[in-house]
Amino acid sequence: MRFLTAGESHGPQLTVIIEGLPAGLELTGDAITQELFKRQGGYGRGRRMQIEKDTVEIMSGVRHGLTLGSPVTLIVKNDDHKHWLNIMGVEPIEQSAQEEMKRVITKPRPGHADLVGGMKYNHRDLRNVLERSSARETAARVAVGAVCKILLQQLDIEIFSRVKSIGGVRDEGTYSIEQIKSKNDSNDVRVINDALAQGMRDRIDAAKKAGDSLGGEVEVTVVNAPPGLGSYVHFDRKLDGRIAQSVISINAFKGVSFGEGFKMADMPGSEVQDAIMFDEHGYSRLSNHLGGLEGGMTNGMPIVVNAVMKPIPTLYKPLQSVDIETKESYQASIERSDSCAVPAASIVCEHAVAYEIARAVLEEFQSNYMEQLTEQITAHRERVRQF
Ligand SMILES: Cc1cc2nc3c(=O)[nH]c(=O)nc-3n(C[C@H](O)[C@H](O)[C@H](O)COP(=O)(O)O)c2cc1C
Ligand SMILES: C=C(O[C@@H]1CC(C(=O)O)=C[C@@H](OP(=O)(O)O)[C@H]1O)C(=O)O
Repeated sequence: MRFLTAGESHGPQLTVIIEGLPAGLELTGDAITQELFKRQGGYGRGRRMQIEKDTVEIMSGVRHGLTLGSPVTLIVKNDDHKHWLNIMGVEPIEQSAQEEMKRVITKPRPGHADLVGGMKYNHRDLRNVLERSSARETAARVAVGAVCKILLQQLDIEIFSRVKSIGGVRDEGTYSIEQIKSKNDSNDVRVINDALAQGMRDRIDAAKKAGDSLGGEVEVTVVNAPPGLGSYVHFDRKLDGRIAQSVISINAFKGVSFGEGFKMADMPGSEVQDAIMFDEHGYSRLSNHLGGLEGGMTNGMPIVVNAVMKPIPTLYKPLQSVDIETKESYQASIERSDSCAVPAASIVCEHAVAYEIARAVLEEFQSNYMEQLTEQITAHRERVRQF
């Protein structure tokens, strides 16, 4: 399975083509849209998210609600496009917007792709960079991940996420899958501990008031993935490596770890490796410090991925930068931005992981149609149970 996304942040739409899905998977635009709604929200998001109502339309690859085995095309329209018609090279419908948006952007924001993207593609109007470097693209990636989650659900594999920290307010608790599940439809701060939730909202409010922005840490958990997804035999087949690439490629993500993560550096081996046991259900582990991956392969325990998002680069309190035309220093002023997108980004992270798990499943159990896939995975689960 592979996919491509296309679309500018203020262009008419985002487009996704997913190739390699088996035939016979039940798929509706509404089911995908539900996941997009979760990404759109979250405490700390800016005005743009009040304009959009991300809705998925299926344009190919599905008939009578079932995948055909042919490429699936999804689109998400940008409602904000109508305010940006002029700037996107189409006639404006709102004069005020036209005047405002005619401006060529020559002032790069520190921490965004603006300056280096301009240098690289020789764009002197930095809007040509930011239209595509914007995290608007993550809506397309969530649409792909939503399809993957629907496929994985058919195989009894489930994926959840939660926020672990925002701006230094940390939720250090250990939670059951049921507790994490219970917060999964929330699009507020997506933290399990309600007292900490208020602390995080207060922290976001304070940062916003100060013209600043915040990052944080998220956790994704995958339950019931069969052992043996991924492979130890070659670097680009290692599933931990693939998940890390996918997660780090999300806008503003700067770190990824598995299980106990960076804490492992300070722990003795006896407290890190997960002891093996066997009973009537097959093999399992007495602990899950490694987060479900050994040798680049799933080991049957929950996969636990931790990821760190840096603070949003666009600041109301401006940082020093240089105008690329005048070469003079300036203190940037901005029109709008998110001040914290960690809750939204936790949903993106969950869907990036869902894609990598679904891709690994389809590589391991190559199938043209769903029954073939479920038969193969059932037989595999039984074989490894008795191994
Ligand atoms: C869901 C989400 C929303 C974001 N919203 C903004 C935003 O409103 N303003 C902004 O400057 N950056 C925002 N970002 C982050 C930038 O897109 C990102 O920092 C930029 O593309 C540069 O990439 P890098 O930080 O990975 O180097 C957002 C990221 C995510 C995941
Ligand atoms: C549009 C989305 O996020 C955007 C990501 C983003 C950025 O610079 O990454 C900047 C903001 O866009 P705008 O400049 O239009 O206000 C966010 O709203 C979205 O998540 O769907």
